[in-house]
Amino acid sequence: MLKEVVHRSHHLWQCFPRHLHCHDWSPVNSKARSRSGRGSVSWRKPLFCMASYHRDVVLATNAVRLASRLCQTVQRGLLTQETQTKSDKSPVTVADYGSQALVNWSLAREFPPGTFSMVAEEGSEDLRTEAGAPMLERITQLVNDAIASDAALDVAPLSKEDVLEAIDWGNSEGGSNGRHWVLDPIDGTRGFVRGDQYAIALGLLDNGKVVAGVLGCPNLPMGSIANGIPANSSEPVGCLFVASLGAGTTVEPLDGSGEPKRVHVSDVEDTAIATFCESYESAHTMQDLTANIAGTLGVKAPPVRIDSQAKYGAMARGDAVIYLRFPHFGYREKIWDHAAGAIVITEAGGEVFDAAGEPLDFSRGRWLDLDTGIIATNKELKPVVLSAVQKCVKDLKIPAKH
Ligand SMILES: Nc1ncnc2c1ncn2[C@@H]1O[C@H](COP(=O)(O)O)[C@@H](OP(=O)(O)O)[C@H]1O
Ligand SMILES: [Mg+2]
Ligand SMILES: [Mg+2]
Ligand SMILES: [Mg+2]
Repeated sequence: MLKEVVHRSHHLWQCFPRHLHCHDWSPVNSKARSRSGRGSVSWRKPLFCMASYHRDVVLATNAVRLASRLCQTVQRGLLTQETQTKSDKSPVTVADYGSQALVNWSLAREFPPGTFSMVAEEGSEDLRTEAGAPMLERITQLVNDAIASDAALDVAPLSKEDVLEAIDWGNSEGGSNGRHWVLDPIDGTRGFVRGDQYAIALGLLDNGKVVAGVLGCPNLPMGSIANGIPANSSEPVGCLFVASLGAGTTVEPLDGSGEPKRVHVSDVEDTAIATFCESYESAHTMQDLTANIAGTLGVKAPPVRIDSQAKYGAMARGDAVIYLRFPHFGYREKIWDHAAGAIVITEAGGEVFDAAGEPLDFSRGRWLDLDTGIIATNKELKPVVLSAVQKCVKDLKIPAKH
């Protein structure tokens, strides 16, 4: 399958502008302006190799920033016909497809055929039908607008077929060997449609282990959300979290207006003053169970409920110290919902594990094979949180594996 993806990517790869390759990019956070006055996405320049995944992180950051632009444009004026329902009843919008096309396009041009494997959430099937034609038209326009709005991207517009191809480069099965990118083009689509939180989440697996992750969170304030998302705050909004193995986690403004700063998970050890976060959508997690776990731990504050992997980002900088996720019986987690978020937490000094206390295993393909639930917290609280989780899960009589 990889061979097929690679073969299909070759055509577009050949068209990529050589001036965008690593050696002559604009510096980090530069606000390059072309003579035409167009802004740029602040393409980062890999000045020197700090860690073996530094170049990947730079490419991922640029790709996520470009996709974020498209998402922000769409969220500002989302129309009902731009949202559809997938066969699993979950929503998908023109921005989910457009973001996936842009990230795949952006990354694929930097990797020679044979070295690019992407496990991404969306596929182009529905767009290839007669009913999908208007949506494809709109996605192609959005993708080309995003590319055209960036002064550093001097390329010919993509055709509808190019966009479909780029979306489908995300059909890799992943696995335990070699390098695989993992993309959720919009995580928290329900939040996106509601006008709330969402994230563009891009991770990199190397031999089954997450080695890099970038989270673009366009609606997340740069300041703490420990007491919820502040209404009418003057706080700048839009965060970019970047993590890679051994290099820690940073946060910076998504628009490139500030420098990256190292972040660390909260060092709170007293559960009475701990804050916990969870899904906004009660369909995505058993909020009765999580309330029970929080009560058992003696947590006093109400949960911070927000959509998407923005939760992992917020936790990585200490806004909350516990994340509890317990999908209803029968739901299978997918790797793109957690890969980038997990390394953002672990590189900030935290831990992500299941109800058996085991770290998440991203090496099994598109699905996460785990014991009940996903939990994140700091190292100090892990034993007590795990014990409360196990007690409450047992009381609930959830089958051990689902
Ligand atoms: N019944 C369910 N239980 C748990 N998670 C679900 C779910 N249905 C959908 N999801 C996942 O929950 C993700 C959003 O998580 P959160 O609740 O933290 O915002 C969705 O990502 P997408 O929005 O990318 O489809 C989807 O993959
Ligand atoms: Mg989805
Ligand atoms: Mg998701
Ligand atoms: Mg998604």
